[in-house]
Amino acid sequence: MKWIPVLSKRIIFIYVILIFLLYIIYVLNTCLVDESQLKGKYLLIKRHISKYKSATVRLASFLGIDLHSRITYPNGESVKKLPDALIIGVKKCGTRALLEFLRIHPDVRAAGSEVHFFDKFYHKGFEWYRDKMPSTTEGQITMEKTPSYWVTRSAPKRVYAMNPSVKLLAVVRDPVTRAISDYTQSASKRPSLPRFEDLALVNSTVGWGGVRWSVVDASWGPVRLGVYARPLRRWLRRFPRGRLLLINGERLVSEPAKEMARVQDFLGLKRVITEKHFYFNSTKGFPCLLKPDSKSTPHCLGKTKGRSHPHIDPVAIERLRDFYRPFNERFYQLSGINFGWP
Ligand SMILES: Nc1ncnc2c1ncn2[C@@H]1O[C@H](COP(=O)(O)OS(=O)(=O)O)[C@@H](OP(=O)(O)O)[C@H]1O
Repeated sequence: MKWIPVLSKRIIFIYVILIFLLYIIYVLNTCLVDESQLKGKYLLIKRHISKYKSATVRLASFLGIDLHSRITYPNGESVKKLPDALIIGVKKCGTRALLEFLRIHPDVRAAGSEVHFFDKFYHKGFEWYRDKMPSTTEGQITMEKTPSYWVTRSAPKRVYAMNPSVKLLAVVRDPVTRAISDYTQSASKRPSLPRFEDLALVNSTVGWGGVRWSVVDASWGPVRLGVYARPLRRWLRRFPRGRLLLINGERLVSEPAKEMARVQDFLGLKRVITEKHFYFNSTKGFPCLLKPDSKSTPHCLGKTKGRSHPHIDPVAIERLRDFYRPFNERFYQLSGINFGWP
């Protein structure tokens, strides 16, 4: 809708919304004529109001009007605004690395910790959420990362209600490595946790000789989360494909500068984060950050990122690979990207 001038868009928007509002008032009015039926009409009224809300959001999105994050900056001051971009997932795929890399950019300001607004604290309202954001000056974008949004069923609808033009980012990696990483995190908190193999695979006895076959336990969280196709379909029901950037978690480790160039382009940022911001720390086995123009020392992500993983039985790995293969294929089709996971 770029061909419609901004002012006309706003006039169309206000005009249509007013007509719809008058229609709702008319419906409410007819309901109120007969008071004896008022109780029965309550649901109808509720339905109309919710239709009005969603029509407002859809129309704004169609016209490219941002309802929530339109902010005026008084005399160059900084203000808090709702996020322009969200890192929505996926857990244990490199979401912290992505956020920390992005924070080098002078035009990015991000909430430090995970806010969990769209999954846990939605009832607190958008003002509560806005208050959790850092202040930005004009031209800076506000970001937040909470990986559980990826799998929260209501999140796409809620994010859309906040801002239909929001930019979404999700990091994905080989689901088998992701599952092991997820398990390693849980085992670091609960050393008594059974072996990965015993949780990821269930043994079923088959045939005369009582041969034991291991079947993947698809209901176990760390396994289930690697089926990326399902949540992707849910997000794509609300948002156009171009509004979601899928970041290759493996490449974020092997070629961080290249992957960050894609991210900056997607966010409409100048390519400030480049090769010179990274060095490979061989002790950690991951890229760490350098701030070339400042005196700050190079730094890696904390100890909870880049843990060493336990040795996993290759048979279990093979079973998991077989299990994920069709889901990965579906994910490649839906996303239009072949990640080439083994
Ligand atoms: N630069 C850099 N440094 C350290 N770690 C890195 C980096 N890039 C990606 N990774 C991988 O990120 C994995 C953790 O993913 P997340 O940050 O998404 O985890 S979380 O969901 O927020 O808990 C983490 O998983 P583990 O290796 O299991 O710790 C890393 O493999």
